[in-house]
Amino acid sequence: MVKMCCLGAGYVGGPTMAVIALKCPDVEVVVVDISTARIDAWNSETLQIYEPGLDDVVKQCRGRNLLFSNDIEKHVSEADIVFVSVNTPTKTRGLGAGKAADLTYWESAARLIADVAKSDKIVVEKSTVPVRTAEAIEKILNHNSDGISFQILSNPEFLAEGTAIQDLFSPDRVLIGGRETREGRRAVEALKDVYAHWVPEDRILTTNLWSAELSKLAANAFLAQRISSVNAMSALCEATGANVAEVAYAVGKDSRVGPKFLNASVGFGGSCFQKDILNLVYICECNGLPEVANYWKQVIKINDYQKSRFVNRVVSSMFNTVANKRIAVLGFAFKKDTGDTRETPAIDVCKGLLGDQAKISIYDPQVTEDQIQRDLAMNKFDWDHPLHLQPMSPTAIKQVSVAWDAYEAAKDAHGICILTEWDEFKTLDYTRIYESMQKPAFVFDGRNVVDPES
Ligand SMILES: NC(=O)c1ccc[n+]([C@@H]2O[C@H](COP(=O)([O-])OP(=O)(O)OC[C@H]3O[C@@H](n4cnc5c(N)ncnc54)[C@H](O)[C@@H]3O)[C@@H](O)[C@H]2O)c1
Ligand SMILES: O=c1ccn([C@@H]2O[C@H](COP(=O)(O)OP(=O)(O)O[C@H]3O[C@H](CO)[C@@H](O)[C@H](O)[C@H]3O)[C@@H](O)[C@H]2O)c(=O)[nH]1
Repeated sequence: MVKMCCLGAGYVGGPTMAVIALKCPDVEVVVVDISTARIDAWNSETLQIYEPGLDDVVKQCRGRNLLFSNDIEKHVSEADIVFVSVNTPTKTRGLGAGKAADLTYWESAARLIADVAKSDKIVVEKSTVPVRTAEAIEKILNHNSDGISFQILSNPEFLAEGTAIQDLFSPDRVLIGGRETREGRRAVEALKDVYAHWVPEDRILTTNLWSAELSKLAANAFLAQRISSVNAMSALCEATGANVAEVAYAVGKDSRVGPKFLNASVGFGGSCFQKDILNLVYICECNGLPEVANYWKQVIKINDYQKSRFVNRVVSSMFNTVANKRIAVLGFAFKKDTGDTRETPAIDVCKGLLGDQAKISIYDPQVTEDQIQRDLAMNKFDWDHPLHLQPMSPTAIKQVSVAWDAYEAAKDAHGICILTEWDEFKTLDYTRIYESMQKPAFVFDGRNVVDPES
């Protein structure tokens, strides 16, 4: 029986390995983590990650051929294939601070693998890493082990949160990059065989290592670029009376452009887009390509502009002051169908409103009060570290309260900001909400979920 171990039981490691276990009953899958709390949560009845369909997949295989464990050394040492899906945060100090990927966690994972390995292994990069990381990993592994052969593969993950299970069940493509040697090709085939249990062969792409590593950064840059393009257009629409939804629809009807990822919004969030583009920008700079770096940097600048433009619009519409006014924030997660708040635009919007002395009352169906308070107090990029290494919970910001539902959040508010496109916000009783608000009452829809006419 093939044995697999995954270092990192997060948003990627947990769901990905659970789906592999489900689709490959002949493979033993163990997911390990340095955070005991994370492993406990995976072994409990209530998973820490809210992801439609995940619960069901985990319950079908946990205890059968899927195990969550803190015994990292044992399971890494026994595995034939080791996936590494650990944090790759943006560096906050030293060389490349604010842009480059911090590979501390990856490096310590590689050193651990080298230390405990007693047999040959395939090591799979699942985390998103800078191009040519595999070269560094190879050196660490080969210089720290005795006579053991390691094959490094790049197998970036393309799942999106909220649709992770669907994306894993039927991916647009699975990408596997490996060394162009006999052993490298054999390792690629071994991983291909795993995915071939459920992914059609023409969707499994194999490339060289550097193409696979770079394709992940490129894919996210292209996706985020579409959002910044439509968001830039939204500013022009607001200035000219055009409707951005109509413009996006008309543009997307061109089959060369396509309709997806053209929803104007308060800005993109999530743990990947900003981090990966900053990483790409840094790699371009290091390779002497400032023009290319500046091109991609602009995608982030427009995203920051969109978030601050939203705050300015709220304040200027409300007679240039929101001081002591109650503003209801509907939605805090970075998108619907997830409780994840990493880099959510809601953080910047709330901070902007707090800067203008607003009182904020927040409702999100999946985000806890503790998480919201932590997010509003945390420094940029600090969220991307293992839980037990993150700063301690700060004292709560007293101008921020968290409500149980949208109606409670909106009661006595002067304005409402819709920051996540949760389906339930489309069908709220806005007449009831209007009646409970201060007048004049304002709605700022950062996700185009309400019908402004009605
Ligand atoms: N979240 C996504 O949707 C997504 C999608 C594709 C790729 N990625 C990439 O995948 C990687 C992981 O992302 P994530 O969202 O799962 O992060 P996460 O923070 O949810 O999970 C990472 C886990 O790794 C653990 N960890 C850190 N160092 C470790 C070590 N040395 N040994 C064992 N465990 C260790 C942490 O405790 C944490 O639980 C990142 O590189 C990210 O950019 C994320
Ligand atoms: O038309 C759109 C589409 C998305 N968004 C926003 O963009 C952000 C990212 O959304 P999405 O890409 O759906 O979610 P992620 O989970 O961040 O997934 C992205 O990042 C992952 C991590 O690298 C990749 O694996 C996925 O392929 C890639 O879609 C969210 O804030 C969305 O609200 C928009 O504003 N407009």
